[in-house]
Amino acid sequence: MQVRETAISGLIELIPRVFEDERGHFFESYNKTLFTSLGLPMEFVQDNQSFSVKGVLRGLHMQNAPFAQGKLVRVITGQVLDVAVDLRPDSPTFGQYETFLLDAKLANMAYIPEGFGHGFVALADSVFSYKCTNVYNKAAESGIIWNDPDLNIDWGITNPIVSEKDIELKTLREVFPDVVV
Ligand SMILES: Cc1cn([C@H]2C[C@H](O)[C@@H](COP(=O)(O)OP(=O)(O)O[C@H]3O[C@H](C)C(=O)[C@H](O)[C@H]3O)O2)c(=O)[nH]c1=O
Repeated sequence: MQVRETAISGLIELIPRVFEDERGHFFESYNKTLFTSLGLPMEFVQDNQSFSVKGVLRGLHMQNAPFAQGKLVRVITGQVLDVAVDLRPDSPTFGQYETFLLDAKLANMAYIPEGFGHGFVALADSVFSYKCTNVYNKAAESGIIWNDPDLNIDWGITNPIVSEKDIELKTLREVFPDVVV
């Protein structure tokens, strides 16, 4: 397993070793002993899976404390541009984001710590799978509108398919009025 750190503390990409042979391929998508040895001792308590047709954008979502979720995200089929935004008010990188091109053929993953806004756009019909460090709590759900002017995220797409719920998400300044952007 290769680990690629990013400019944002705690936000990393993980590239597993893929074993290929004439039948196809095999890789470990999660191994607690290995993750602990890599400094990733978190406990995952819920697995999620979604299917998105090409052009769908889900996010930016997060859950407020005490239901904040760390997420180990990957694509089972297809390809997505995954976006993680640092929304930890005390973080020196608050408002900064990283993108990850997650591709089923690469089998690459990202670990997104608690306190981050998360979203992705499907670059092909894609099955998205992720492990969470906390359970779903609807009342704790929050998020930022995908095209927030301060975040100015380059999603690589102009007219994504966005849910009615996500269209109503607030801006960064509305959600964090006391944090200097
Ligand atoms: C997240 C979640 C949703 N649901 C139900 C609630 C809705 O009736 C239905 C669809 O939920 P939603 O439209 O919020 O699904 P996504 O837009 O894929 O949300 C996810 O998208 C972004 C990318 C994330 O990182 C979050 O994990 C999550 O917010 O599933 C559940 O029953 N359990 C859950 O954990």
